[in-house]
Amino acid sequence: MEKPAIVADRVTVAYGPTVILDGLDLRVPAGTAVALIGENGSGKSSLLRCVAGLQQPTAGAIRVFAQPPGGGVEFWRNVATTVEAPAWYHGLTIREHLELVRVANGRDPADEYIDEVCEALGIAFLGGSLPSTLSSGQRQRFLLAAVLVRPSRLLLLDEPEQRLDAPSRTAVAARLRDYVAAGGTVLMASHDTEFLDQIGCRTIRLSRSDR
Ligand SMILES: Nc1ncnc2c1ncn2[C@@H]1O[C@H](COP(=O)(O)OP(=O)(O)OP(=O)(O)O)[C@@H](O)[C@H]1O
Repeated sequence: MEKPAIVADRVTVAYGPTVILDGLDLRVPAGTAVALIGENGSGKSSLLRCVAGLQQPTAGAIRVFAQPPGGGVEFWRNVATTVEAPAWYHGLTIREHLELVRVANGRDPADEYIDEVCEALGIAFLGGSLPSTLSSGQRQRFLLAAVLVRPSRLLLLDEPEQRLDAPSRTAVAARLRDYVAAGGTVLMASHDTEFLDQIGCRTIRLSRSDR
C-alpha cells in the first residue's frame, strides 16, 4: 500500500467555544491529489493551516511524511504552499523572484524550468513585470509559479483556481496533474468541481460541526 504523505488523527479545531472540525481523520497517500470541499466556513483553510504547521489543532495529531508539520527547514524542503501568501520584494521582477526561489533551492535558474512553468501558466510575457503591476488573476498564476518552481514533494494549496479565467484554470489543472503523475502529493481546498475533475482529485467534504 502507498505510504501516506499526510495522516491526521482525530483533529479538532475550535475558535473559542466554536468547534469547526470535530475529530477529523484524514489519510492522503503519497502521489495522490485530495481536495477539501465544503461550504464557506467549513474549516478547509483551517485544516490546511494545521497541515502546514502554521496553526496548532485544538486536539488530535497530524503527521506529514511521518513528522509533525512545520517543524523547521527540513519540513519546508518538502512542502510548498500558497496557504499563506508571501510578500514580494518590490524592486524585483517576476522572473527575478522565480530565479531567487530556484537558486535558494540549489537549482540552476538558467535550466529552462522557469520558462517551462511560466509558459504552462501563461505568464511568460510577464517576466519583466513587477508583482505590484499584475492583475489579481496574473498574481495568482505568479504565486502558483513560485510554488511550482520550488522542488517539493507536497503542495498545500488554498483555492488555486481562485481568480483564474477558464484557460488558466485548465493550464493549472494540467500542471497539478503532471505534478501528481511524477509522484508528488497535493492537498488543496477548492470550490470548483470542474477544476478538480480536470486534476482527477479525490474529494473530502467538510461540514461545520456546529451546524
Ligand atoms: N483565527 C480565527 N479566529 C476565529 N475564527 C476563525 C479564525 N480563523 C477562521 N475562523 C472561523 O472558522 C471558520 C472556518 O474558517 P476557514 O477559513 O477554515 O473556512 P473555509 O472552509 O476555508 O472557508 P472558505 O470556503 O470561505 O474559504 C469560519 O467560521 C471562520 O470565521
